[in-house]
Amino acid sequence: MGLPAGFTEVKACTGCKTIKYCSKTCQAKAWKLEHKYECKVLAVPTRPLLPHGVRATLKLLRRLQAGDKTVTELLRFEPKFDEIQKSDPEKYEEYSTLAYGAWKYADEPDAQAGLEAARRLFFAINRNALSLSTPLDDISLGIAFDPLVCTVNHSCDPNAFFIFNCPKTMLRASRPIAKGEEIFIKYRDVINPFSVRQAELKEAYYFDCACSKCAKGATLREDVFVKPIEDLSPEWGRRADELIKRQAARKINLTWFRVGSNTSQAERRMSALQAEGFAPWAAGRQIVNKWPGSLPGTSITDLKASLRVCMESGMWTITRQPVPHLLHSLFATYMAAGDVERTLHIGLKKHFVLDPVIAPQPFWYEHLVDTWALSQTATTYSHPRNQGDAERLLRKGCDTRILFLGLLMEVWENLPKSYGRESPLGGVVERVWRTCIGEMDEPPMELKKQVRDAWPALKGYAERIDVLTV
Ligand SMILES: C[S@@+](CC[C@H](N)C(=O)[O-])C[C@H]1O[C@@H](n2cnc3c(N)ncnc32)[C@H](O)[C@@H]1O
Repeated sequence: MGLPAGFTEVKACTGCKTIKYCSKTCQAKAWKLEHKYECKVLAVPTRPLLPHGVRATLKLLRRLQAGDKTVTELLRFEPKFDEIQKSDPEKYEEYSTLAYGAWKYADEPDAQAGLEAARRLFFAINRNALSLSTPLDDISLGIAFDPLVCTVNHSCDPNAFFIFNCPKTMLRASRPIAKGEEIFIKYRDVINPFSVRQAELKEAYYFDCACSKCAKGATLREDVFVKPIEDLSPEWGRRADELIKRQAARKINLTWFRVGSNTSQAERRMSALQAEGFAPWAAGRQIVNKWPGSLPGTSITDLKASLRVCMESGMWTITRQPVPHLLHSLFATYMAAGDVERTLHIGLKKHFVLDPVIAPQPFWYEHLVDTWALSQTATTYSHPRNQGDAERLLRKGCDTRILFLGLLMEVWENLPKSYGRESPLGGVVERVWRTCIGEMDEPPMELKKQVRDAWPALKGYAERIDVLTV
């Protein structure tokens, strides 16, 4: 059976059985240039996978040695040795050792691709490269160290976004950008509270974010609770006090999730609740040193337990982190488990209630992928086997047929401003569009009207979903 339109079959190298290529030509080119050096390292089955930065440095050193001018361009990125040594001496030592390892694995090239270049590249990669991950479940695919994209600075209120259209990287505007205006993308989640945004950027990129949003400190929607923190109910106050004791016993570093200055009793209680809410997120990102001892998990039980802390304490709105993160994880986890009805309900809540507030542009890449995933969930109900379930949902006000068609239209219309119709995702969407809608690129007027008329009822249905009982 072939792959869906837009996808390319890849074959693993028979030596290391790890690195995959789209064609014999690419494989032969890579072998000569760089793969013969890493292949023997990767082929040792007992050796853990090389960190992305080591592999990238090894490959770039070999290209540099072969006189590749684009690598010389990458050497202009500042390695900031002093800054890293000062702020994190342990990391500085670790990076120096790994850079040395990459140089050794690259067969100790000399002169311009020597050890100094290995150090410069390794440090610059770790300070500047962007993470590539799958959009829905955030599985790490690797890193991109692209001279154009990696020159773009971060803002927590970005005007552009970065897209990985395997194997191409590209930038897309998320709003009109005036001539001469600086382009900003986001390196990390920008709807986290101020302290989390600052800590995450500092840890990954070594800077204190000074963007226009961070200049306003912890005063925006991202940091506001439903009511003043002093009004936390006595019951949740008691639970927070227990958490404070438990977190102290486990020596958990709460700096990232601190509310205010963490000095008053109300602030300390909210910091403890916030840390508990963020626990699955922290575990997913392996912020291990923030959670020494037993790491919290990312199972459905853990996600729901954290969601309960936020929602039942009555302090979190659905749009304040970590709730959006927990709902996104539940959506992806239910989908991976094949639990269609729960995926549909969490997805509906996200699409109609959450996303319009946190990602107002329907073409924003994360929003678009989730919309597509929800449309695929909705279309499951068109299968004759699921007719009974579809009718039951319809009686409750959820028309899965029109939901699927409306979401498909939304993805189709927004693709050009995002991944593009010619992208791998575009190819998959186009196949479904042609099957369901036909050869025209515009949705028929009649269908548009049907969707417009049905949407308020679907929104109402989504508003009534209680995410804790899904
Ligand atoms: C991917 S690079 C961006 C390109 C960088 N400005 C340069 O020309 O080398 C990431 C680095 O840029 C700086 N940077 C990016 N966004 C920033 C921001 N919002 N505030 C402060 N520094 C930022 C930090 O030094 C960070 O480590």
